[in-house]
Amino acid sequence: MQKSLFPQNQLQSLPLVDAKVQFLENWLDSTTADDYFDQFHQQLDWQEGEIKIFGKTTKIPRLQAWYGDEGTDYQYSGVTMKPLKWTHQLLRLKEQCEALTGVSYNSVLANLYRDGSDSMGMHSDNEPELGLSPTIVSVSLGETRNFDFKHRVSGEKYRLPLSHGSVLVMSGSTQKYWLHGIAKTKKSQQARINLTFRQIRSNNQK
Ligand SMILES: O=C(O)CCC(=O)C(=O)O
Ligand SMILES: [Fe+2]
Repeated sequence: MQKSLFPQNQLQSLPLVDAKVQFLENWLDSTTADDYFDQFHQQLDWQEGEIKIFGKTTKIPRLQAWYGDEGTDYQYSGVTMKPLKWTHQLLRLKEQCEALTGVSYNSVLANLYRDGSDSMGMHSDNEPELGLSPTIVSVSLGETRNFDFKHRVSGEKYRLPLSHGSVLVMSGSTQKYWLHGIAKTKKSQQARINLTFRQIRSNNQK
């Protein structure tokens, strides 16, 4: 049989200028993805986070949990998140991400979108503790939601549906030139979990 030009077991590059974005749709088989979804849904310490905008505190439209090595505190829209200790399954998934990308991670931000009315506004993961060109691995579980990119200068847009068991890797200058986010939708009623593995630099590495 002829070998496919686009093998479905390898990361594929997306056609975004000024960026390095790679994607693999069925990275986790459906049983593994189902198990991860159930475990994370039940076991992670989901919190209704708050952000401060112009001194005013508002609830964010999703639940979040932050896990990582000691010292990987994360500043996010005026709020400092202290990492919880890795669970067994989060560590296993982290190792799978490290094997896939050849990069190591010391923390993960978990997001739970309870239904289509939960969302994440357009942003870049450009906090100083991530360094200048971070590699961020994003694993999606549960309901498919659209991931939107928007170029900061040209305004160019790109939309990618992130399905159960898929993985997206952003690296190079992606965070410098592109915003990304998850819009609200009336189409999704089911929950989605997203895990973004990151490498946080401690103060003495900055
Ligand atoms: O839910 C997603 O796919 C996006 C998550 C994200 O952008 C973030 O955690 O910074
Ligand atoms: Fe992000």
